[in-house]
Amino acid sequence: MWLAVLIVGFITGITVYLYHVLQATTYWKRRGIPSVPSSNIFTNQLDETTSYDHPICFQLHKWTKEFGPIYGIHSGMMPEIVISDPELVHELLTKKFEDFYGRRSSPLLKVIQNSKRAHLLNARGARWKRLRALTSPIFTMGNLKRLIPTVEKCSNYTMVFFDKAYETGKAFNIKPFFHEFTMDVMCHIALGHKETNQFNNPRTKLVDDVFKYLGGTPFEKSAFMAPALSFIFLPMFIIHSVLTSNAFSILIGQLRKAVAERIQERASGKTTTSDLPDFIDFFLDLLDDEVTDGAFTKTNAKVAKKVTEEEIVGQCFAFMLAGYDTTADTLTTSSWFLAKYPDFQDRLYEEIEEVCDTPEVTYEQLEQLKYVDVLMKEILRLHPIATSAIARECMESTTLGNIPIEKGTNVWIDFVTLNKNTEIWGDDASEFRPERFFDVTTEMQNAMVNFGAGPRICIGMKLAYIEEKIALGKILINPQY
Ligand code: HEM
Repeated sequence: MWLAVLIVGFITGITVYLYHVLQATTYWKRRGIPSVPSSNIFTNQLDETTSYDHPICFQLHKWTKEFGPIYGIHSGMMPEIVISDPELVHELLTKKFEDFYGRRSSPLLKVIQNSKRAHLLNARGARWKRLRALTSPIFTMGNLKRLIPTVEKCSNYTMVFFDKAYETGKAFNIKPFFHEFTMDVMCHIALGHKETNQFNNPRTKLVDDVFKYLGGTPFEKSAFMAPALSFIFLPMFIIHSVLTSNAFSILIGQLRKAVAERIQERASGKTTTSDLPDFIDFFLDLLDDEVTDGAFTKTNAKVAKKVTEEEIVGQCFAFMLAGYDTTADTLTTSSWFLAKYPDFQDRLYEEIEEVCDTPEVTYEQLEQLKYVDVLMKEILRLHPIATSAIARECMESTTLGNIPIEKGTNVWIDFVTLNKNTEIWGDDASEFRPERFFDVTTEMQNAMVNFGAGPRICIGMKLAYIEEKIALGKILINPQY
């Protein structure tokens, strides 16, 4: 009897699952929207959207060329739509923020983002609004000014390693140097490290490993393939994380320890007033045991200026991930372009020589470095990064242009197509010409979303510019090279 019930239950379960898989896979077809065909109805385009080795931005561009400016894909059973039209992008990120305020995430992490450890990258609604409101003051002009000597100190150390590599007379890969630099900066300003330990900083590899781990675990992939079963995959994911002591749980453990130690130090009065406050200090001033968020009210909602210990850990985690590889990557690509375009490099050099005429660089001087500014914009235009950070989830059924978008649908922006649109950027859209940013049209302004746009725009953008200007400035004015 029980065996019969089990068999019937099993067959029913499989039939229901297969029905849903077929429904999901034909989702776009049934809506008359072109979609990328798939050879596997269970995974569909999941391998492409979760690949660590092949950035999704190039794949989206390839698909756009084949399927047109608006098309659907399926990450497992999740329907996702891809857009590259500037008007739609503006609608998505800014005009209809209230319908698209959630960052796209795996069905598994969606469960975590409602947990105590939600952070700025994955939080949504009222919690995101509170965390954002608490974090924004860290990046005010006054605070950024205070960070400049630290960034300069870290970049001076990087120069020592550059010198050593240069003296060997052999070609070397510049990327690890920038990785060490940006990680050093984050460790100083977020976690309060006093000493620099570039090329001996275990966090650099650890955070790299977190990137490789997240998104690609079998549990996350399974959750994409059967979102309704995420509640089963989540405990498996957590147990696996703890048992295998992978990079993710190690990093969280380290950050938790750092925050707890700081709380103790403060309680015992060990911190001195001469210590430069870091991000942990900043959040600890707002520490509370419990914080309850109300509903996500749209505008003018007051937020509680409070944060829990676990949220501080989450915030540090978000900064480690978001503030490291992004800036290092941009610095690496900038260096490659400077080597390829010596005339532009000369202009940059002249500007730096003229403006930075004091032993220590100031915020005001950095503001005047317009050529580094346009260089960074052009690099991100030609080589966009953080494509998945900008993708959104539809939180309330709505439209984009005249296309109905149902609640739960993810929306990707195809950066490469948007950034090479000749109607916006001109006939030379595929060429390196940073000077185009000296004369920005409204269309260009609306299409420049490499740091995101609207209320969720990258919170570390100004810091990234500071790091880039200081690091490139140091390299260029070094008479050795
Ligand atoms: C070249 C460097 C960088 C690039 C290209 C970049 C790009 C981005 C993008 C595209 C987003 C998503 C924006 C959106 O959803 O509209 C984002 C968000 C974010 N970035 Fe950056 N980023 C960079 C550097 C940094 C740095 C240095 C930090 C930290 C110090 C940082 C912290 C964050 C955080 C916390 C978010 C989430 C903001 C939120 O959801 O409210 N980023 N970034």
